[in-house]
Amino acid sequence: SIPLQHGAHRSGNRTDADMARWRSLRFGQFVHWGLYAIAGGEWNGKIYNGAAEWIRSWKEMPTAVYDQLYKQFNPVNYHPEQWAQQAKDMGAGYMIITTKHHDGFCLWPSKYTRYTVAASPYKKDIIGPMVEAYNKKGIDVYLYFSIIDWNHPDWRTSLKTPADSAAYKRFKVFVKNQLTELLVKYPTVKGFWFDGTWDDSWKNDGAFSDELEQYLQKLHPGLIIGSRLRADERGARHFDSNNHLMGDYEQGWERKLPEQPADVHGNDWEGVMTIPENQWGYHAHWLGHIKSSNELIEMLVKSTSLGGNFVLNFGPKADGTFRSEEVQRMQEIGNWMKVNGSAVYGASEAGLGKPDWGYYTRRGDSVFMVVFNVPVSGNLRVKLPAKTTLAEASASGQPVTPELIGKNEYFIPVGNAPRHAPFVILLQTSRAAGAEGGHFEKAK
Ligand SMILES: COc1ccc([C@@H]2N[C@@H](C)[C@@H](O)[C@H]2O)cc1
Repeated sequence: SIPLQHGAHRSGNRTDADMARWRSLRFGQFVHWGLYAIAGGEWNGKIYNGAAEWIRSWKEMPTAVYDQLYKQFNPVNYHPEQWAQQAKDMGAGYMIITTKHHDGFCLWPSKYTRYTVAASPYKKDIIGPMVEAYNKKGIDVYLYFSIIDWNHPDWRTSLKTPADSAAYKRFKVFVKNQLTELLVKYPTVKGFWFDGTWDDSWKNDGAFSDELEQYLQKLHPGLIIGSRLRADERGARHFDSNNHLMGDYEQGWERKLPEQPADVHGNDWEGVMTIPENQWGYHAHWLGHIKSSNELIEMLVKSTSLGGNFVLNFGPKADGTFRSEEVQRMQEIGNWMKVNGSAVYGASEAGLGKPDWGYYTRRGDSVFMVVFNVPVSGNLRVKLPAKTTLAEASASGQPVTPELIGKNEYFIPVGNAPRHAPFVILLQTSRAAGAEGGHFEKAK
């Protein structure tokens, strides 16, 4: 392997309590909120077809105009306790909030730049009350932070001249100051969700990203930081030049999910997903496919079945309210999670492969069959490993009678399970008499 100073410093997953909690929560809420919500994906009667939070880069949007939008930021209908309650009702265990997106506008009154909420008509800190409201509901908070900062005069995408290097040196101090400020002001946050780390300026400075991560960990022990922050000294990102994951979980699954265990190599990972095809910030005109609650529930269960977390994104309007399509999905998903959350919370991959009828998840000896595709036979085929015995099966607490159709192979009748939504069958298993060690190795 290649000797690296700034590659992965750990192989395998973190085993500490903070990471175990992150892993057990399984389901998060992402919130993208900022000046881009004022534009809402349109300007001068034209609709921007890109992602709403990127409208500043649209040729039809004069950057000078965008950079004045802060003078209109005044979310009179922003009620963080209502935001937190609806996230709780959805069943989210953690939330990720954009403290600063690529445009550089800070939702907290940073003392390192004037381009913050303090300069807006709203004046007040947005982040503090949000962290407090979500924590009060028992929801952990993570802070999204964009390294790219289109507003800051010292940001550079690449370093071409000594002046660039001098500016970027100042910029790195600014970044470290803002991150320190966020941890000091909001000490209950559990981690950072970094973005905007693909430009050469950052990619070619693996040493800084490594030192920054270690500095933040020392400042706030237990902090959870994904793989998108760092580059190694050869410019490799997410996985270092020896193909070892950097950071605490693989953070590359954005608007896409792994298909099979081999795609995630046993690493902790998190997928982040939009309800429309590709909008993170508020866009007044959602174009293309809008995912239904059942589609989103399937993505959540699929993620759990592959040992990862699933984070669903919401883009509040400029006034602080959520659009009806988002409120509806929070309620529908929450109703399902209230009944079936046990198949997700604290659960992970079952090691039983991928059945046609849906997904297996598992927590200890409890195996959850989450059914999305009911077979015309009305029988769900289950194959358990040789060393595993099936103690009992139940659906919504009612016993279900499996039919033994072969060695450790069963048909589980679907019976009169509902057809309009996914449902869960619980298999209580135990290790077969005389079997030693784990009894969930891959079913043959
Ligand atoms: C160059 O492609 C992208 C795509 C998405 C992003 C940002 N990551 C998502 C989590 C959103 O914040 C989006 O703006 C940045 C660059």
